[in-house]
Amino acid sequence: MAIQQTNGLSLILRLKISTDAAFSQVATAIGEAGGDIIAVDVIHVEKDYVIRDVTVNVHNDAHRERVVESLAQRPGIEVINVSDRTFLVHLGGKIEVQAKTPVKNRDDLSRVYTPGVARVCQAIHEDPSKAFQLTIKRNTVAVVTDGTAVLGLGDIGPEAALPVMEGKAMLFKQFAGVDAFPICLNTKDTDEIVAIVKAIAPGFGGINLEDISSPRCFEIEQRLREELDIPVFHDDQHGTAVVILAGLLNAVKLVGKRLPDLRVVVCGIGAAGVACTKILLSAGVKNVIGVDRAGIIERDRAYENPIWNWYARHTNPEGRRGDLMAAITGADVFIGVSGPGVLKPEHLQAMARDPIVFAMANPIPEILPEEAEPYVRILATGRSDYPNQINNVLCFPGIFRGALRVRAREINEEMKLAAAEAIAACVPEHQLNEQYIIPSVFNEAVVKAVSRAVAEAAVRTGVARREHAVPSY
Ligand SMILES: NC(=O)C1=CN([C@@H]2O[C@H](COP(=O)(O)OP(=O)(O)OC[C@H]3O[C@@H](n4cnc5c(N)ncnc54)[C@H](O)[C@@H]3O)[C@@H](O)[C@H]2O)C=CC1
Ligand SMILES: CC(=O)C(=O)O
Ligand SMILES: [Mg+2]
Repeated sequence: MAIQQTNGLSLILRLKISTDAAFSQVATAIGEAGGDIIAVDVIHVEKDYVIRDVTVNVHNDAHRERVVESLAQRPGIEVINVSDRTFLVHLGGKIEVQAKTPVKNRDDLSRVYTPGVARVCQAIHEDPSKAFQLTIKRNTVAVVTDGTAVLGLGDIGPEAALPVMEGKAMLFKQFAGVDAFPICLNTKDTDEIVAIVKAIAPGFGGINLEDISSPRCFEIEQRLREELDIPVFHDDQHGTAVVILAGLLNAVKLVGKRLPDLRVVVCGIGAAGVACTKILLSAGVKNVIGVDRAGIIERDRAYENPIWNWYARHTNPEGRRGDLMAAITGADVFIGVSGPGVLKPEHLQAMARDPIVFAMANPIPEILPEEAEPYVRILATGRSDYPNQINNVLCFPGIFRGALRVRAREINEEMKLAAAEAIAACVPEHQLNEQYIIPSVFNEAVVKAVSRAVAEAAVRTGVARREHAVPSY
């Protein structure tokens, strides 16, 4: 399925407009084609023409062509260039490294660099834990991918994964002040990935694994967790699971149901689906049914994928078999972490009263909100252009902020549950409604609440190396 821009495209049209043609003709041409003018800038003026940049919102690629065509047909208007603002924001990448102190003279130079730096190196050599005090390690996270499960786009390779990893690094910094580095590996080999991450770990306070396909992601994370003494967190598993649980904790309040009574269908039993199932079971949900491409994960059946064997032992207590329809009939909740368009209105009509649907595949959800709305009580997607955005960005900045603050050795189950409860609590009960079950990504209270809850949970469970550092806000 092509990537649809359901929220439209924002274009900058560079136009050469003859002085014989009034700007009103530009506005009319764009308006007649259904484009929405957002801004107009004058770039250059000559005696017989003016160059203007006109920012226009359109629905999709075909609509863009209609707007450009409409302009090109007008005498005196020439379309010089059409740029997509999403591509413009990516030009040259989205992040950079900045120095904290200026180096203005030889004296500065001799402190930040040789010879002064050598004494600092020696101090760390004598006591490696000093790296947390004297280097960026206390605040750095490596965002590591092999490009094999990038959003829902699949195995598109390490270079193509870089814009997503840069985006994660940007969000780490903006929301939590964490310095994150995108690291895209040109290997899919599990042993090699483990060895590389171990080798680069000295420079980091945490490792955020991202968009590594299942089932390799489970082994990679498990081995790194065992072998490193800094948090290793596969965001697509645990970040997603935490935010789903947060959304569900609030959604059930609205429909008057309890977690232990729910029947939950999880579609897409990969990284996110497995972790989401695990966190729901730890939070008290008893009846989860997994569905993947070949249908329901059957109770106690043997699968080639080792994690599906675990899944088959811990889910589907009623022993259902068959396709998505067989799983979803009578279900209270559908959680989609699979791919675009999996869910049809007839599936929703077969659910129990007040269906809760989290259609979280990116960039195109399992069902588009316009199609689902008539049949559901509560709907959430992973996207920023609809209400109820359930996206792991609500979790990863705060969870790492909290873990780094207390120099946690790992991010454990208690820390994840604490994060989910903290996110859910950011929506006060009196504001809770069908369109607002999860706080906005831009709600500044979220990172503070999550980092505090996570730091406290780290101290409580004995994985913190700095107990006094729990934030007081
Ligand atoms: N909203 C959010 O915060 C997040 C959303 N996601 C989305 O969830 C999806 C899965 O991500 P990962 O678990 O990391 O990928 P993954 O590759 O580990 O797992 C995907 C699973 O979905 C299954 N699947 C694919 N198409 C299916 C279909 N038509 N019917 C049933 N099963 C199907 C695959 O067989 C696989 O088992 C992606 O679209 C991703 O963008 C993932 C993480 C966070
Ligand atoms: C949001 C995210 O991490 C994903 O779709 O993979
Ligand atoms: Mg991801």
